[in-house]
Amino acid sequence: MAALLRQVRRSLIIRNDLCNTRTMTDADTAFDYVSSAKLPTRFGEFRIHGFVEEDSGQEHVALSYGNWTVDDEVLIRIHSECLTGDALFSTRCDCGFQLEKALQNIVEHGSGVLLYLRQEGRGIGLLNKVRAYHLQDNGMDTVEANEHLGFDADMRDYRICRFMLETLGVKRVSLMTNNPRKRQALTDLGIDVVKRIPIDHGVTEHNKGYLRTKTEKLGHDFDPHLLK
Ligand SMILES: Nc1nc2c(ncn2[C@@H]2O[C@H](COP(=O)(O)OP(=O)(O)OP(=O)(O)O)[C@@H](O)[C@H]2O)c(=O)[nH]1
Repeated sequence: MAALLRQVRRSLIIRNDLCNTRTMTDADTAFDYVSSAKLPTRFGEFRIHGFVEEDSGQEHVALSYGNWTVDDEVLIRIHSECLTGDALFSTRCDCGFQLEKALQNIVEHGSGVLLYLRQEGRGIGLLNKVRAYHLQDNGMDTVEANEHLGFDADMRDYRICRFMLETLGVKRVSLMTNNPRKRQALTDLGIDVVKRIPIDHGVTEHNKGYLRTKTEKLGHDFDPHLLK
């Protein structure tokens, strides 16, 4: 029933906007580009682009700012959804701070793209993240909590990034991240990551432990002086 509803919802979306659709199929997943629109923000006026994974119905968005040609190196951020940090002002993590900083950087630079991937909680989902937070309140770190719940430390899948970037005419990127796995994932997808730009922004007393664990167990590049 849920699958049928997803199918109906998707066909309605596509029918509303036929002229803008574009599809790509990789080995086991098909992606669609649905539509785009203006998105004025506190930082400047972006365009928002909607994408969907056909099988799961999972929706993602990209924000683009300014212009480039296909050979240009484009400033990008790939940001995984964090409802608590991005929308609810949580200081348990650095996500909301990084999101703001990335949008500011793009506007200051004059052009760029933010891919906002709906992979809440490093792919475990919102309520499992709340379960993981509960375990962390009782002494586990972010990796131990995921594993205690039966998940890998990081369950994210970046395959849709290639389709999103191709759709937006981006082949060469400078990537704002502290996470070497993101850089590797993009390289494995055939995207030319010309350079990495650190985004170690938003350290608070509440998230230092979380960031230390990411550095020690997940391999993040973070200036150790900021975490003292
Ligand atoms: N499972 C879990 N997920 C968390 C926790 N805190 C934050 N997250 C999620 O971690 C993800 C962070 O995403 P990003 O900021 O894009 O990625 P990152 O791996 O930190 O890499 P960079 O920020 O690019 O350096 C989001 O999906 C958050 O919801 C936590 O304690 N447990």
